[in-house]
Amino acid sequence: MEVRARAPGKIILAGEHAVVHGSTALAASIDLYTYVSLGFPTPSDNDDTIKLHLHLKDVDLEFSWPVGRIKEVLPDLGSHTASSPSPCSLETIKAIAALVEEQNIPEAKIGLASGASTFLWLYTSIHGYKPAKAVVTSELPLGSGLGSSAAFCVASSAALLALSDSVTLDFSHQGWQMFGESELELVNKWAFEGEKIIHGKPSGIDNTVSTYGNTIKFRSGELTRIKTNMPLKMLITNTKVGRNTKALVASVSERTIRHPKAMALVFSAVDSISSELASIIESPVSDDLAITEKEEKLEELMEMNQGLLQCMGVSHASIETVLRTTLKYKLSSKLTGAGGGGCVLTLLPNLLSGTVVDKVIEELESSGFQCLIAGIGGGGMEISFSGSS
Ligand SMILES: Nc1ncnc2c1ncn2[C@@H]1O[C@H](COP(=O)(O)OP(=O)(O)OP(=O)(O)O)[C@@H](O)[C@H]1O
Ligand SMILES: C[C@@](O)(CCO)CC(=O)[O-]
Ligand SMILES: [Mg+2]
Repeated sequence: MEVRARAPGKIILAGEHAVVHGSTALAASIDLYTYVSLGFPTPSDNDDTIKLHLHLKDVDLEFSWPVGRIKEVLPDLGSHTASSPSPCSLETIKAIAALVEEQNIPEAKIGLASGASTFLWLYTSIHGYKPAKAVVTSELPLGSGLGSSAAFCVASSAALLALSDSVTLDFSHQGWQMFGESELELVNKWAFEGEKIIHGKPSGIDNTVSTYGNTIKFRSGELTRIKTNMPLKMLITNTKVGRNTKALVASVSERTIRHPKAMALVFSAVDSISSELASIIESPVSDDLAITEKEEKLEELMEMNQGLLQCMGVSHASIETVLRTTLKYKLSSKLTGAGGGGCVLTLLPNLLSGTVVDKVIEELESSGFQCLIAGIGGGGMEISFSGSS
């Protein structure tokens, strides 16, 4: 039997980085997914059936570990702890990194080593030393602020758990199906442990919004689902400047150690901005005028959040170029995700003409950026068994 899992990426409307330090943040899923297919080969004398294969299709990378080698390097995993996620120890991370290094990843793709390590750890923790084949594809740009690492961890955890004894599922169901509440919680916990390997110190917001979908408010590990009561359209601009969330999160923590009082005030201001933004989105609207008033408040809060992200040191010249360009069209923007490059969000007001949207996209793309408009606040992770789509 083969299972396919998909998990969405996300945008952060307010509160990135500050959320790592206990502030409120607001995030929504987007309709771009990472897919993980997983199957167990039928036993035969073929050498390939005693290996764990991982194929990262879009980036054209294949890994293949003999299960005996995994057992040799990781003798303490493999005790099938599927129902009780626990952190990966530092020694295990080092041992797994060595197994990944043995596969000789080309220098240009070395950033993917942490993704491969995370998969290997999740796999061995949940299924032990069983041979399998996993294929990963993604519609998300990797390392760009749209939560590719979380979507990868959530889709991997979901596919692995779907074929474990820890969840009860309807194998005859055709097409995509959702997990129940307790299974979602288990996926989210495993994905969070996976994110720790990639991010160092994640807040958990990215894996949570990828697991549950919708728009969520998140603070200190607690999620509150938000009911959006206004149309929200965002332009997403990818600066295509590569960056890495782990390093950016660490740089904000270092600044916080250097300037604890000032940074505490910055985080507290972000907390208020996220809470205000959530209550604006949630409050009912009666007409276009009310929507316009709400949009103006959202724009102002996004600009204030961007200012505070600059204070944290996570903006970038490419982000500033996007901000200046959108401002020419009287549109407000902020970075989304970890910053340092990556993606920028621009609010597209409800009454904004299509011509203006086309013009701003044309100008941004002529500067070498890539624009997209994604559906936001849709469903979370889902799975589908082979034979169904
Ligand atoms: N489809 C994938 N296959 C393998 N590894 C992946 C995949 N998607 C993400 N990763 C891993 O996640 C890393 C990127 O994660 P990172 O947290 O830096 O960016 P992001 O999640 O896209 O942005 P943000 O955290 O700001 O939302 C990649 O370098 C890789 O190790
Ligand atoms: C930068 C950050 O706040 C969001 C990354 O999408 C990190 C985190 O919350 O884990
Ligand atoms: Mg990430």
